[in-house]
Amino acid sequence: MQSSTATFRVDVTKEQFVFSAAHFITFAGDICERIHGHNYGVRVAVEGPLDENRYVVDFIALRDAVLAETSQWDHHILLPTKHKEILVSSDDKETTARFRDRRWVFPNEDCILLPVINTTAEELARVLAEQVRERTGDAFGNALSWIEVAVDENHGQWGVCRLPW
Ligand SMILES: Nc1nc2c(c(=O)[nH]1)N=C([C@H](O)[C@H](O)COP(=O)(O)OP(=O)(O)OP(=O)(O)O)CN2
Repeated sequence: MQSSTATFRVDVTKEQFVFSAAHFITFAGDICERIHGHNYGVRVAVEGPLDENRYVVDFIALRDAVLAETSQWDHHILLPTKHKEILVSSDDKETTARFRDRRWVFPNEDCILLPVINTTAEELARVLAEQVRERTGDAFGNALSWIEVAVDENHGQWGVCRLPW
């Protein structure tokens, strides 16, 4: 019998969740960072009732869903597609990002284009949360309350996004 006051959550964070990626953001209106990289860390949590196994969800299934997403970003440049001034365009070989009079050109296969305004840790957390929710939706069903993903840019600087399940 499940207590009506108890809530349950699983948290998963693994060494393998680290992915290395390059990015640059704008801040304070018109400052655009130089391209640089981070060894990003990821943590994921989901809350919901216990199932017949007394699991919220299987750790392993959640872990593998996160890894399937983060491994696609490893060793890539993360570019925003919704920024007003970082303009990203691709031809059949190359992707070009422009900010005012600056221009960066990358092979297409090195780029991950993300539907974000700025590639901050918060925005990366949101995209990962959406992707993991989508990837696990069939397996986990619809009884969960929320999913939360946290992305660490630099040893303890976390951006966190919680989405309703
Ligand atoms: N809330 C947020 N604040 C900041 C973010 C963010 O995503 N969310 N991002 C940045 C920049 O990307 C910045 O590059 C952070 O990188 P970091 O290496 O931590 O910055 P430092 O120059 O201080 O790091 P060093 O230790 O000197 O390498 C800023 N804020």
